Order: sequence, then structure tokens, then C-alpha cells
Amino acid sequence: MKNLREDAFRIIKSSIDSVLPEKAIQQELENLSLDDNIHIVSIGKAAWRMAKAAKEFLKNKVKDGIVITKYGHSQGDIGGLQIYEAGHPIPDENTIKSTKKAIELVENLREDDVVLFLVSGGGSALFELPVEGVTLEDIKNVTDMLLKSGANIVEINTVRKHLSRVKGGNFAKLVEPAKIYSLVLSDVLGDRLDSIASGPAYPDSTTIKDVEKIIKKYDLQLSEKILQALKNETPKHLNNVETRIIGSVTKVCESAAKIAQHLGYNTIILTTTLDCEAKEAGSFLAAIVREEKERERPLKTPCAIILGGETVVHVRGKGKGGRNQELVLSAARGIKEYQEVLIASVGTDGTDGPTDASGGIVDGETVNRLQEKGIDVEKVLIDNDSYNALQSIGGLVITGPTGTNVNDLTFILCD
Ligand SMILES: Nc1ncnc2c1ncn2[C@@H]1O[C@H](COP(=O)(O)OP(=O)(O)O)[C@@H](O)[C@H]1O
Ligand SMILES: O=C(O)[C@@H](CO)OP(=O)(O)O
Ligand SMILES: [Mg+2]
Repeated sequence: MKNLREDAFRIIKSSIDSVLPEKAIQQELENLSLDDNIHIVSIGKAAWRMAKAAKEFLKNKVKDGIVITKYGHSQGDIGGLQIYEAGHPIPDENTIKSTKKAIELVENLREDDVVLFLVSGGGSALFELPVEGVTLEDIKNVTDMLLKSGANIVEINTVRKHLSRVKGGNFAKLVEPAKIYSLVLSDVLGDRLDSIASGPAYPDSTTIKDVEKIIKKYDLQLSEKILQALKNETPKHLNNVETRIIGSVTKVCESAAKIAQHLGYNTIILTTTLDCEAKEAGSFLAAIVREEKERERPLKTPCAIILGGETVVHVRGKGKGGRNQELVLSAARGIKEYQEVLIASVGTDGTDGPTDASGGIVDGETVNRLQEKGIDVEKVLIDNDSYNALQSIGGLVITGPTGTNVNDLTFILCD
């Protein structure tokens, strides 16, 4: 008989290890063979690890550089680079302060200078300077509203790009006439380069008209001042940028499948673009488990069913949680009393929502164990309080910041 929990932790650890940025950065830099005069600008949750790998490879070809990452996501000096931490998912004063430093670093560069731009998700909150007339407070309010609206990340960033002096290709304009090589870890489904970290160095495919549609769709209550500011169009053509994707959710799913296979599971990747409401994804996963348990379909047991993506949560309650925790808790409702089954879901960056957990694990006993503690799952889901519920029964996965960021990994193990 398999130890599903132990196997789940092995799959999580090894598949995240496979998307750490070091190897991919080194490979790309070998191919690029850059000259001297390199300036590193690294933004996002994986920024520190990406910059360290680049600096170690390029050594003194690097003239200077800056890292802007989330609080708790940097791990000390990287030979002479400026290192800053700032607010995520809501930007703060340190976001603005560090972004100004990055602009100082690139604004007077010449044609023979090169900016190595290392981009990972989280960059939208960590790299920001609002357009004229818009304050940090305004950006915080709009970000908070968007994050709670149920809008997906492409929609959220469509709005953010049109309020910014660095997003949506604007940063590349500031770097001109120097050239930018951009290496990107993708945490956006479909690897949309103009959405990842709001595409500071990528031509923007979204327009003011798209912004208007999103405001209507989610009934966003914005002030007249913000509505006026949103009429700034973003650059649609850039001449100084080359971009490569160095990691994505597809890779983490493929690694998870390989490890599961190695551990003796029949394995399938169902999708790498799971993007519905977290609670609905949970119900769907539970339905798959029931099919496995009753009819061994689609795979003979023992089996591992793997999904990648990024669900959304309409946050209406006052509780603590994240989309992965909410997904598994919702799934737990539909697998009650089944034996030898487990559902896990984690953010590869190591943080799920504003919590210190990267996700959660549930099984057939989860709902009963919560009931014994007087906790009603339905109420927890209404309150968006998945963290406290899972914590009370040892259902959280805690990895700490991983140094990478390629979306969420979800899987079922059945024996
Ligand atoms: N109490 C909660 N329960 C479930 N999800 C939440 C809760 N609070 C915030 N979230 C979700 O967490 C998301 C931000 O989480 P985070 O893990 O930082 O995202 P990302 O990894 O994409 O940066 C928000 O979009 C919001 O929908
Ligand atoms: O920075 C961003 O815009 C998004 C997507 O890249 O990342 P995160 O969801 O981690 O904030
Ligand atoms: Mg995200």
C-alpha cells in the first residue's frame, strides 16, 4: 500500500526544484553570449534567485544591477547589486522607492549598454511608478479592488498597465537607446508576455477599450480621476527588446508526472490551464476522484492525476486563505469517507494568498475531522477562511518562499 501523503510531499518538492531558475538562466546566457556593459534589473518573486544565477555566470561583465522582490524573498548580497524588498500583492512605498532606483539605473544608458531584464510574477506589485496625478494610495485601492473582484490576472494587469509609467512596455521606452534582453519565468496561463508582471518590456496588446470593458464587466467603482488616468495608451511597438521564456507551469506539471510515474503511479496531466473559480475546480476534482474510486476511470489505480493553472477566488468573506487552500477544501466536501485518496494544491512560489502556506492537502477524512472540531466546511468557504480550517487539522503545506514562480500545481493521488 502506498504512503500517499509522503509521496505528495515528494512530488511537490521535486517538481518545484525542477523549475528553479538557475539552470535555465545559465543555458540562456550561454546562448546569448553578451558583451560587457551589462546592467541587471530583476523583478518579481523569483528576482533574487534569478539575479544571483545571472551574476554568477556573467561575473564582472555586470556593471551594476538591482533586484526588487517581495518581503522575505531575498537572501543577502549578490556582489554589488542593489537589493530591495517591497509589498506584494499590494504595492507599497518601497515599491515606488525601488522602482525609482531602477529607473535611475537605466535612464542614461547608451546604445552599447545592455539591460538584462529578469522577470517573474509578482512584478506588477513590486515594480510600479504611477502615471502623473495618480498616487500610491490610488494604486493600492485599485489593486485591492481588482484582486477581490474575481477578474483574472490578464484582466487585472490590463487595468494596471494603463495607470503605470513602467508597465505595458513603458519600461523598455525608458531604457532606450540601450537594448534589453528579457528572461521570463511565466506565471500567466498561455504565457502571455504582455501580462507576466504586466510586461514592462513587452509591446502591450491591450487597449483603453479593453480597460473600459473590464471596468464594466466587474462593475469596478473608480473615481473620475482614475477613469481619466486610464486613458493613457501603452506602447504597441518596441525596437530594443528580445524576450525568452525560461520556465512555466507546463514544465512543473511534466516534472510532477515524471516523479509520480517513478513512484509507481499511472499518471495523466489533465490540463495546464485550470482557470475557473477555486471552489468549482475543487468540486470538479472531487467528481474525478469519485469516478476513480467507483470505476477506476480514467486511470487504473494507483494513479496520479495532475493539473496546472491558476484559479480565481471571489473574496467576499473576512477569513484568511488562498486559492489553493480554498480549492482543496472545496474538494474535500465531495470525497467524504473515501479511503486511500488525497488531493493537493500548491502555489509554486511558496505562498498562497496572503498566508504563510503554499497550499493544502485533503483526504476522505478531512470533513469529519473538521466536524469533530466544530468547524463547518460550508461556513468556512463562505468566510474564505480555508487557512484556519486546514491549519486546525494539519492540512496546510508550508514550504516558505521557493525562489521560483510558475503558477499552481494541483494533483490527485489514488490507491
Ligand atoms: N481569504 C482568502 N481566501 C481565498 N483566496 C484569497 C483570500 N484572500 C486573498 N485571496 C486570493 O489570493 C490571491 C493573491 O494570492 P497570491 O498567492 O499572492 O497570488 P499570486 O501567487 O498569483 O501572486 C488574490 O487574487 C485573492 O483572490
Ligand atoms: O506580477 C503579476 O502581474 C502576476 C503575474 O505575473 O504575478 P502575481 O500573480 O504573482 O502577482
Ligand atoms: Mg498570480
